[in-house]
Amino acid sequence: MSVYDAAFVNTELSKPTSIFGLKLWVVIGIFLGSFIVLTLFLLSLCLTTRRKSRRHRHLVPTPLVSKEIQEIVHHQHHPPAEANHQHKAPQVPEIQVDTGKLEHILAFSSGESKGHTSVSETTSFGSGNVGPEVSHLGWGRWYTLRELELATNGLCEENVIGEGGYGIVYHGVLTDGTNVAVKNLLNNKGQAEKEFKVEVEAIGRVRHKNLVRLLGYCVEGAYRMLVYEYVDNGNLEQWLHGDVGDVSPLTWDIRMNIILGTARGLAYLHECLEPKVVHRDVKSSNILLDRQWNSKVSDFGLAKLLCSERSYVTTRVMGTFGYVAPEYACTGMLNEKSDVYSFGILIMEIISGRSPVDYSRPQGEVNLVEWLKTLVGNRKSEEVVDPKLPEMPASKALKRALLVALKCVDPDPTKRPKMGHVIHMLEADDLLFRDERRAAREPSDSHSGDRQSTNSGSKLAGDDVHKLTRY
Ligand SMILES: Nc1ncnc2c1ncn2[C@@H]1O[C@H](COP(=O)(O)OP(=O)(O)OP(=O)(O)O)[C@@H](O)[C@H]1O
Repeated sequence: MSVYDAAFVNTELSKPTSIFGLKLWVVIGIFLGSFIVLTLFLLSLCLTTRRKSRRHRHLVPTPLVSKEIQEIVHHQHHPPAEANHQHKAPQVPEIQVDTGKLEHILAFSSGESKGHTSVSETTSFGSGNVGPEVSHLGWGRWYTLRELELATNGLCEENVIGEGGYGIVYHGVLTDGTNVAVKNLLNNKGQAEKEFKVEVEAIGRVRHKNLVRLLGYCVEGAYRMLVYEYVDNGNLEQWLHGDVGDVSPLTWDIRMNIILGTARGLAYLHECLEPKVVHRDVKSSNILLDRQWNSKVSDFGLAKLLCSERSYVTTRVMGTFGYVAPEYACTGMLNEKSDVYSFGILIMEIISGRSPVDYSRPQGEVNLVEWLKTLVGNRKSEEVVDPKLPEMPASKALKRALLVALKCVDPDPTKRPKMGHVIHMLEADDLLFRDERRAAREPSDSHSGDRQSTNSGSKLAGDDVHKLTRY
């Protein structure tokens, strides 16, 4: 542009306009300024609206089933719990829920037409959990609360198998179909998480076919749960004292197998572990049975786990009444010989079908040990046998079992046999035959009147039993 052109533009811009006589460049400036301001205003308006709408979206409540949750429900039919005269496990649908975020509330159909099962009321337990879903331990698994809720239908009442001093036990089915017993522990106040884990892991490493296997545990907030293998044929107490009709399905051989299995489990705890484990609560309800009548000792290690000195013992007064060794009851002194005493009571209970203490009996018969000693001392061993037994045992076998039982309840703990020795005595037919042969060589004496003495083997066993009944 030449000098003349510039002078021309300058002159034109400086001319007054009809708008309040303002010069043209001023008018143009006002227009441009207004346009910029308007643009900025519209821009900010747009941004504010967007932010508001985004904030608004956050206030919408989380839908019951978030789209981030992929739900897979298998309508799997588990066979109904087979005849367990005490407990019928309900059908538990297998539910596998793949969640995006833990804080989502889950709601799902149970798969069965009626049951609308919601775990929403229980998911709050797990909502704070940001840890790993599953941790694989050396020996088992660390389960999340939600996993166990899913397995037990939200810890539902229908899944309750029973309740003991330690807490409520639920039947559960894990997503892989494994049947489990979930023990929701009470009395866990003061049990630090670390301490709990150490103790549980010690129990979890114990493996024996006659001990109920601990599969894992759950620690979340105040919750402490133990997950056990599910033993599907009830407990010995139910079979001995429950309503089984006039003839018990527990034959003599089955009973002896239960005794022997229990002895093996206890011997393992006492003699094969370092440090050894004293059960402290050997009794028939802690002997679980499978379909082949194999026995599995449950609850071992729990007394220690739950700080028995402070909580468990004070509420339950050392073990269970009727099974507790006298020295333990009197002094609180505890070692594996206290378990041996309880085991002796258990043998008597299995042979006789009687509870250790039965107040419905006439005086003098209330206490199982006293009653049994009196009968055996009076040469009436056969009268101690459970009337529900389908067949009387051989006299020799009966006396052997009674002999072992009486040795186990010796008031002097040092004279009680170790569990390993108990196994030998129970298994050793040979030992008795040897003794019988020796007895046959010696002249018959005062016990010829014994009703059992028609059996040549009964004399020596009878002598031993008699000797043991002097207490
Ligand atoms: N692993 C398991 N499999 C199947 N049933 C079990 C299992 N563990 C426990 N039960 C059952 O759960 C119920 C309660 O068991 P728990 O051991 O808590 O109490 P208890 O033995 O009856 O009493 P206590 O607490 O005084 O020992 C019992 O009927 C028992 O048979």
